[in-house]
Amino acid sequence: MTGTTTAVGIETQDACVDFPIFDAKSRSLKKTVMGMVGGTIESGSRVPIIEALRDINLTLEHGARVGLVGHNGAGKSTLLRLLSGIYEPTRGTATIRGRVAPIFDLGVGMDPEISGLENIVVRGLFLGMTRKQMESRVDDIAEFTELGDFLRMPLRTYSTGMRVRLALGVVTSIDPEILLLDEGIGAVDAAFLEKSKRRLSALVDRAGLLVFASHSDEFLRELCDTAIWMEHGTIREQGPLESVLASYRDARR
Ligand SMILES: Nc1ncnc2c1ncn2[C@@H]1O[C@H](COP(=O)(O)OP(=O)(O)OP(=O)(O)O)[C@@H](O)[C@H]1O
Repeated sequence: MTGTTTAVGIETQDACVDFPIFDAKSRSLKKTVMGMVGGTIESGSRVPIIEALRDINLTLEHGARVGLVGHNGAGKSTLLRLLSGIYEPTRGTATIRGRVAPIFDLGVGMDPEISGLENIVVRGLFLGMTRKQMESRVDDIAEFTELGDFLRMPLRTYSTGMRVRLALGVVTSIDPEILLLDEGIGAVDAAFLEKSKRRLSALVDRAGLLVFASHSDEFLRELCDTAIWMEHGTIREQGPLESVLASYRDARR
């Protein structure tokens, strides 16, 4: 659904996401197993099922700036995929109103055989922009990346850091209604990261709704004002960013 007549927003009711694992050795898993990390593994049935999300009830309105925190495997990435419509809930419902820009993997949608300049346009199309919009932004993005003549070379000739620069340039130039961000901006040098943060903040200001999964308090404080703490596939706490961060850090001490 797109949000031309209704306000941007996301609502889930008792939403669950299960992953049945057909090739797992289930004999030794007699009952529900819960480790320190990961979701819950339910092995009562013939095929073990990872319960990645359970009974998620969320209402996110226009203007929400939500950080997602939680241990490895808590369900943050799965929740972002549910909120973007990539995953359908196994049970329950998820209603998404608005144009979603899911930014989970900076490299997705890039073609190694075409140039950096061409990739700028192609990646923008993937993120819901029009060719015209992207063509009018190419110069600004090119300047931001500082890649110079390399922009005319095929992407396969780029280092990892150069690819991240290009991807960040594109991603921070779009106008999303719903921005879903998974952290993963490691490979660039510190000075470029500083420069990216400013563009990232401006991007978030333009977005109608932001959900941002991150293990970095610093990044969360920069972009979010509320937070959701995920634990073993459920919402443990939701509220103002600082109080959720404090509860989460306390529990991990
Ligand atoms: N495609 C998949 N197939 C099977 N299990 C999956 C799949 N994706 C995620 N899971 C499982 O779902 C649970 C939640 O994973 P998810 O990636 O959402 O966690 P996360 O909170 O994003 O973790 P991290 O901080 O480590 O990135 C984990 O137990 C994981 O093993």
